[in-house]
Amino acid sequence: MTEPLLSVRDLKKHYPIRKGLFNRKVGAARAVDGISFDIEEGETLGLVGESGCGKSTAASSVIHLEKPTAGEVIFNGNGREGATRDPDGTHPNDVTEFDDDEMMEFRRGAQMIFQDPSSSFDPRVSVGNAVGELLKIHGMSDRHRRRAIVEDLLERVGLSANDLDRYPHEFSGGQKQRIALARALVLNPDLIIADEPVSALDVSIQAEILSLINDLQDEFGLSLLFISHDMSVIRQVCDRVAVMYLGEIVEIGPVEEIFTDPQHPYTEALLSSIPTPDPRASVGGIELKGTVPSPTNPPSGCRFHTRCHKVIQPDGLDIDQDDWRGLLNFRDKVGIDQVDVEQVRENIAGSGAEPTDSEVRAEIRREFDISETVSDPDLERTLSEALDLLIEGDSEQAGTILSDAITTPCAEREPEQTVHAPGHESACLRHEGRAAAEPNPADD
Ligand SMILES: Nc1ncnc2c1ncn2[C@@H]1O[C@H](COP(=O)(O)OP(=O)(O)OP(=O)(O)O)[C@@H](O)[C@H]1O
Repeated sequence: MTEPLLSVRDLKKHYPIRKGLFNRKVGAARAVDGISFDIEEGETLGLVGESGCGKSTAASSVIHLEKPTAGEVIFNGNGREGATRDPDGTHPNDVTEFDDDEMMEFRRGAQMIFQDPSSSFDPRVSVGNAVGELLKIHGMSDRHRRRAIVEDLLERVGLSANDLDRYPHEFSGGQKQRIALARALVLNPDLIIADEPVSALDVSIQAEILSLINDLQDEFGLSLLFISHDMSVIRQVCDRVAVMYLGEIVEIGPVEEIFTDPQHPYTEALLSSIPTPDPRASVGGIELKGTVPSPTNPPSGCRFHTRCHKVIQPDGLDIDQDDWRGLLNFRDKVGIDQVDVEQVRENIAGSGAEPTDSEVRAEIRREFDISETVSDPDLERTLSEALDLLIEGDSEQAGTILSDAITTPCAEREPEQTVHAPGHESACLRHEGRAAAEPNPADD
């Protein structure tokens, strides 16, 4: 087996949070919190997740635009193939330890494309110079040779050699992204990191650029890390996909398998949000409520448990899953004093007479998607008691009895990675008992 072009191991990027007169560190935003993946030669790995889950931070840490807090980025391109770990455990191809010369060389072999093609170019620099300047920086002094290379590249990305002397404002967004591709390719890199390269473009143009990326990848034998929040875009260009949630990879595997047999509830939810669901996909209609929690204070246990539709019920409990999700949401909102009984009362009153307490109770259940009666008598009693306390104005006591009675194993333990098929892993407690992930040979 040949080694991967890129091996990322336990990569972390934490941003310090500072406060006060002395700018003391009071915490950290764990934007990327221990991610690992490989990209083989010629392969495209997608990195997908909602806004704020850490995709861009992961990209900029891999390509060393930002120094990672911890972890390894082993790049076996640029003719550095075949290197093995030193006796002290470090790896000579670990980008995070590169000196200036090695970093310069790495910047030749790994290029990045950004979301907004308009801000990628200096309006005063001609397209030819924008694409050719990297050749100059990397030592090609022959102007005619540079020009020939740039002309050839412009044609390969679907523009004309004559575009060389034009300026960025003369091009549309899609054309600018073509120029950005030409610029990324000019040093003949082994790896391209594309951060949402089509999300700023019209849908009609997106398909053209995606197909161009596919063609160029074959032509140049490139490996790609392709970042997107859009599962349907991922499907068009990626061989494998890593699903990211709140700084962690929760599922990774071959694209087709992830689409037809997703194992992590977060992946299911992302897939079900695709506007035209694939008929072969096994899920649909899961609404991802709320936003990604803050990476400054991520939820305990499985980070997705605060939004998960499959959040586990404790041993011995077997109620309707929607009721269970609703009860957890209710407990959390009461816990932060965000169930406003007066507001509920006003909302109902808006449609007629002063509501009764039982109408208020019913409305709160409805708001949290909890049935009129929860099928477990003990939980039903706790819920009724909590609703009574809320109506009496004692939200603190309501919060206490709810948090004593309603707990999920998902908040208590971090899930391990489990293997579902070769190369397909996910981290969800529901899969416990299945095979744990094998150690990766790249770690040796
Ligand atoms: N310099 C910074 N200081 C503190 N927190 C940061 C910094 N940069 C990013 N973050 C936080 O890290 C988290 C991840 O951000 P990131 O931009 O990587 O996410 P993303 O998935 O790429 O989102 P988007 O698609 O919106 O760009 C966010 O919560 C963000 O607020």
